[in-house]
Amino acid sequence: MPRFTLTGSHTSLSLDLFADLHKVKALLASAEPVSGAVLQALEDGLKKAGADSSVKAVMICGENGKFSAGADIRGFSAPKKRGGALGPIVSLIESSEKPVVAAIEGVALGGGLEVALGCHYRIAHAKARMGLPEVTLGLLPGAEGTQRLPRLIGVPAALDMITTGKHIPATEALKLGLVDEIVEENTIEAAIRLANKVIGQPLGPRRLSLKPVPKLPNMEAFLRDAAVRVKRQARGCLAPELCFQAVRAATELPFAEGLRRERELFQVLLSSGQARALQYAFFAERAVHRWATPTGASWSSAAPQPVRRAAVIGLGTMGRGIVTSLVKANIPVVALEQDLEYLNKGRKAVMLLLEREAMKMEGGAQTLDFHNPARLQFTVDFDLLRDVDLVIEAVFENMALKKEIFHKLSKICKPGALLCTNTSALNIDEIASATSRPQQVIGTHFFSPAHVMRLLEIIYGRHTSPSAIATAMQLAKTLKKVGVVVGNCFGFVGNRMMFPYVEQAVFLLEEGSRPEAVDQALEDFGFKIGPFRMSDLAGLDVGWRSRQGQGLTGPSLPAGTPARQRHGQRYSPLPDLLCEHGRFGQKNAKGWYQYEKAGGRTATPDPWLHNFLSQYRDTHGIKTRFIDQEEILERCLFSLINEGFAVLAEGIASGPEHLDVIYVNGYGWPKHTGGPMFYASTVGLPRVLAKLQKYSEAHPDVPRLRPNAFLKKLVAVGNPPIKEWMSYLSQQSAKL
Ligand SMILES: CCCCCCCCCCCCC[C@H](O)CC(=O)SCCNC(=O)CCNC(=O)[C@H](O)C(C)(C)COP(=O)(O)OP(=O)(O)OC[C@H]1O[C@@H](n2cnc3c(N)ncnc32)[C@H](O)[C@@H]1OP(=O)(O)O
Ligand SMILES: NC(=O)c1ccc[n+]([C@@H]2O[C@H](COP(=O)([O-])OP(=O)(O)OC[C@H]3O[C@@H](n4cnc5c(N)ncnc54)[C@H](O)[C@@H]3O)[C@@H](O)[C@H]2O)c1
Repeated sequence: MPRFTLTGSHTSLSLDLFADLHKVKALLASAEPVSGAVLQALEDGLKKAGADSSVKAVMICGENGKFSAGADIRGFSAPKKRGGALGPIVSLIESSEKPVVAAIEGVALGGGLEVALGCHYRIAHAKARMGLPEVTLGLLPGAEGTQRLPRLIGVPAALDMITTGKHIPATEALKLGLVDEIVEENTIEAAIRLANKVIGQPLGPRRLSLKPVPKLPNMEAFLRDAAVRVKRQARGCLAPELCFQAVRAATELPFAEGLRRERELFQVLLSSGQARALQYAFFAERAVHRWATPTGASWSSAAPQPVRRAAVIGLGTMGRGIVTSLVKANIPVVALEQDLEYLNKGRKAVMLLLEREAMKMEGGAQTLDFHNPARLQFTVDFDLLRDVDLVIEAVFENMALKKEIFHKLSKICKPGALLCTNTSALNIDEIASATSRPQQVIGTHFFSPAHVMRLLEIIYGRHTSPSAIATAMQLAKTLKKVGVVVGNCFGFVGNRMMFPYVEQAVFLLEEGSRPEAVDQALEDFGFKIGPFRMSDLAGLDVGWRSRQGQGLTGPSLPAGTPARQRHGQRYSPLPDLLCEHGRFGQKNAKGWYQYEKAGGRTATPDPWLHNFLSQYRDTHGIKTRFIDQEEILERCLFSLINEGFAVLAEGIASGPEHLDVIYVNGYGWPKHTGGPMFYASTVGLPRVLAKLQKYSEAHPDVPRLRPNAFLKKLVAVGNPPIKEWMSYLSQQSAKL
C-alpha cells in the first residue's frame, strides 16, 4: 500500500491510496493550519485519484482528530508565507467526477469548512465544531464559502454564521443541513461507508455551486433589516458589513460572479488595518497564556494546583457573578455572606443568574446542577471553608475589612488553599500581610458582570508563589476566561490606565463639553459604552467612596483645600458634587444622565445637569469653549495610552499585548483597533507624543498628560514596531 507524506511549514498531509477500497484518504490538516504545501498535496491527490480508474470515491479527513483550523492566520500579514489560493482547490474538489466525502472531526473552521463545502457529502463526529470565523480576523470566508454556504443552509443561517463567526456544534450543523450525518463513533469509517454507498449516484445535485440560493418570501425586506442589524452590531468594524455584502451577492448574482465579488471584498479587507489589528488581537490573546514575572517565574516551569472545591465570600454585584461562573465550570462552591439577610438576598440573586444560564444552555449537551448542596452551598459560617482549595473574597472595597477576612482565612483554610481577592485596586501585599501564607495570596480581578466578562486580571504580590499564579491562570481557563498576569500597583493595569481616561472626560466637561458629546465621540470610536454612561451604570457612589477613602473628598479633606486642586494638581470635584446632590447613576435614575426609573437603562440628556455645569463653570470662572471630537478622542485615549507606557516601563506588565488583551476583554475597547497600545502603534508614536506634548503644555497642572519617558525613548529610537518595544526597555529602567 503506497503512502506519501508531504510536509509543509505548518502542516503535514499524507495521502494513502487504497485502491482496493476505492478511496483516496487525504489527511487535510493536523492541529496546524492549512499551508501552501497542503494545498499542493491536496491538488496532486485529487488529480491522482481522478486519473486512477481503480479509485471510485475520495474521502478527506484531518489528522489527530481535527479536520482543519483553516488558513494559516500568520500568512495574511506575511505575503511570503501565503500558499496558493484555496478557492480553486475547493472548486476542483467539487468538480471531481468521483464522490468526495468530508469526515469532520474536532474542528472544521474557516478554509477548513470551505473545503468541506466543496465536498459532495459531509459527515461529522457528534463532538465536532464548525464555523467561518474569518470575520473575527477582519476578513471574510475567501475560499468560496460566502457563495456556497447560503446555497446549502439558506441565507438567514448562513448570514448569521458568516457575520458572527460563531462556532456551531455538530448537532446544530445537522439541523441546519450543513452536514448530512453525525456519528458518535469512528467518523472515518462512517465516511468510508458513506463513500462506498454513494458510488455511482449522480453528483450534480450535490454540487453546491449549481444549486440556487433558497428563496425567502421576503428576501429584500430580510436583507434590508439584516443590513441595519449587522451595521449596528459592527460598531465601526468593517468585516461584518463586507461579509454581509458578499452573502447578498450570492442572492443577486450567478455563482461565478458572486465569487468575483467575494474575491474583491476579501482583498479590501485583507489590506485594511482592521484585519491586521484583529489578527494581532488573536495572537495577543494566546501570547498572554505564556506568562512570566520579572523574578523568573513562568508558565513553563510553574505547576497549577487542582481546584476541586472553591468558596466565594460576599455575594454582592461581583460575588454572585463569580459563584455563577464557578458553578457553570462544574466547580463545587461554598458561598458565604456576612449575615442571614445578605445571604438570602445573595442566594436569590445567584439562583436567578443560574436559572438564566441554565435556560441558555437548554438543548445543549451540558446541564447545570445547582440545586444540589454538594455543588452549591450557602452559609454564614466560615468553618465551612476549612477544606476548600481556593477562596475568592469579594467583600466591600475596604482594606481593613479585607485584612480582617484574610486573617481569618489564614487561620481556617487548609494549608494549601489559595486565597484570592477580587479587589479593584488595593495593595495585594498589604492584604497578604494579614495572613501567615503570603505566598498563597493573589489578586483575581473579575469584571462586571463576572459570569459574562471574559477578562480575569491576575495580580501577583511580592510573595505570591509561581504555583499560585499557575493555579489562577488554570482557573481562568476552566472558567473560559482569558487570564492576564500583572504586577501589583494601585489599580493594577486596567483601572490604572482608566483613571487618566476618566479624568480627561470630566475635565472636558469642565471646559465646555457635555456627557453626551464625550460618550458619543468614544462610542463612535468603537467603545461599547462611553465613560459617563459607564459611570452611571457602575454607580457614581463607588468612585465617591474610593475618593473619600483616599482623602480626596469628604470629611477628611483638610479645610481650605482649593476646590479644583489636590496635592498641587488639577482635580475636578464634579463627580463628588453629583453624589452630594444624590445622583448615583442608573440605580436612582439620575447621574450624568436621567433615566426613566430607578434601575432604568435608557439614558437621556438631563437639562438639570447642563444647567448645573454652566453654574459650576461660572462659579469657578471657567471660560466655556467648543471642544471637537478630535480633542475628546486624543485627550481621553492618549492619556490612557501614556499610562500604558508607564505600566510597561515599571515592569507591571510584560508586554503591550497584555495591556491590549486587558482593554479589549475587560473595558470594551474596540477589538478592530487591536487595543490601546496596538492602536498607538498604528497612529504612530511620534504623533501620540506630539499631541501629549501639546495638551500637556496647555494643562501643565495635569501630570498624566506629560509624555512618559518610555514613549519618548521609543520615538527617539525611530518608532520601532510594537513587537520590538520591550527590547528598548533597559534593565535599569524596569522597576522589578
Ligand atoms: C488556505 C490557504 C492559505 C494561504 C492564504 C492565502 C490567502 C488568500 C486566499 C484566501 C483564502 C481564504 C481562506 C479562509 O477563508 C480564511 C481562513 O481560513 S482564516 C482562518 C480561520 N480559522 C480560524 O479563525 C481558527 C482560529 N483558531 C482557533 O479558533 C483555535 O485556535 C482552535 C482551532 C479552535 C483551537 O483552539 P485551542 O485548542 O484553544 O488552541 P489555541 O487557540 O491556543 O491554538 C493553538 C495554537 O495554534 C495556533 N493556531 C490556531 N489556529 C491557527 C490558524 N488558523 N493559523 C495560525 N495559527 C493558528 C494558535 O495561534 C496557537 O498557537 P500560539 O499562538 O499559542 O503559538
Ligand atoms: N462592582 C464592580 O463593578 C467591581 C468590579 C471589579 C471588582 N470589584 C471589587 O469587588 C469587590 C466587591 O464589590 P461589589 O461591587 O460586589 O460590592 P457589593 O457591595 O455589591 O458586595 C459586597 C458584598 O460583600 C458582603 N460582605 C461585606 N462584609 C462581609 C463579610 N465580613 N463577610 C461576608 N460578606 C461580606 C456584603 O454583604 C455584600 O453583599 C470589591 O473589592 C470591589 O472593588 C467590583
